[in-house]
Amino acid sequence: MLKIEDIHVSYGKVKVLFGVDLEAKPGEILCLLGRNGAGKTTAMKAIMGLLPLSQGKILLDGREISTLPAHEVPKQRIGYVPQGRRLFAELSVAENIEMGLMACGSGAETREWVLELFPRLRERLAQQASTLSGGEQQMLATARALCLKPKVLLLDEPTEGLQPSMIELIRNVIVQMKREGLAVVLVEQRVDAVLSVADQVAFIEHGRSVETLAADELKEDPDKIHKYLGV
Ligand SMILES: Nc1ncnc2c1ncn2[C@@H]1O[C@H](COP(=O)(O)OP(=O)(O)OP(=O)(O)O)[C@@H](O)[C@H]1O
Repeated sequence: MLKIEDIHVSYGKVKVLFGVDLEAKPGEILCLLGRNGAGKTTAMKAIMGLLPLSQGKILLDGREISTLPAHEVPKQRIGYVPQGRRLFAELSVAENIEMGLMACGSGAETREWVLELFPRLRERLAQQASTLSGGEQQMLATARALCLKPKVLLLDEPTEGLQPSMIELIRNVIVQMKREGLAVVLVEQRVDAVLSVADQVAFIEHGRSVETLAADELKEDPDKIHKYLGV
C-alpha cells in the first residue's frame, strides 16, 4: 500500500536521511525502531510531504505521492499524529474534531465513529483542548487523524509520557485500526510495546534503513535489538 523507496532528506545543508526504504501493508503494523536522532520522525514528515526529498520516492497504491504539495497528502487518506500532538489548543474537543472532518469533507457518520472509539472525548466535547490530560490530548490527536478515514495511519510515539492505562487504551485503538485493514506505521521507543503489537519491525540507523524483519523473527533473535539500539 505505502512504499518508501530509498528516500534522502536534508534540513538545509545537513543531510539526515541517506536511504530509507519501508513498506506498510493493509492490516499490518510496521514499527520503526532506531536510536535517538536516527531519523524516524524525519521519515514520517517526509511521507507527509513536509520535507522535500533529494532522492527516492514515496508511492501509495503504486501512485507517486512524493511530488504532491504537503496539503494534498492527507487527502490521499494518510492520517498523521505527530510527536507532541499539535492540537488547536484554544479550541474545544468538538471544534478540533470538526477541523479534522472539514479537512476532507467527512460528515456525521465519521464523527460518530471516532467518538465511539474514544468515549472519553464525547464526555468532554465542550472542553478546551489545552486543558485535557496528556492521554486525552493523544486521544484527540488520534481522533482528528482518523476523521480522514485514512488508509494509512502514521503515529509518532503516541504513548510517550502516558500512564499505563492510557497506553493500553491507545494501543487497543491501534490494534483495532489494524483489524479494520489500515496500514499503520508506528514510531515507538519501547521495545516491549513494539514487540507486543508489531507485525514488521524496521530498524533505522544513522538515517539509513538497515533491516526489516517480522516481529516474530525479532522475538527469536533479540540480539538484533542490542545490535541496533544498544539496549
Ligand atoms: N528542524 C531540524 N533542523 C535541523 N536538523 C534537524 C531538524 N529536525 C531534526 N534534525 C536532526 O535530524 C536528525 C534526525 O532527527 P529525527 O527527529 O528524525 O530523529 P528520531 O529518530 O525521530 O529521534 P528521536 O527518537 O529522538 O525522536 C537528528 O540528528 C536531528 O538533530
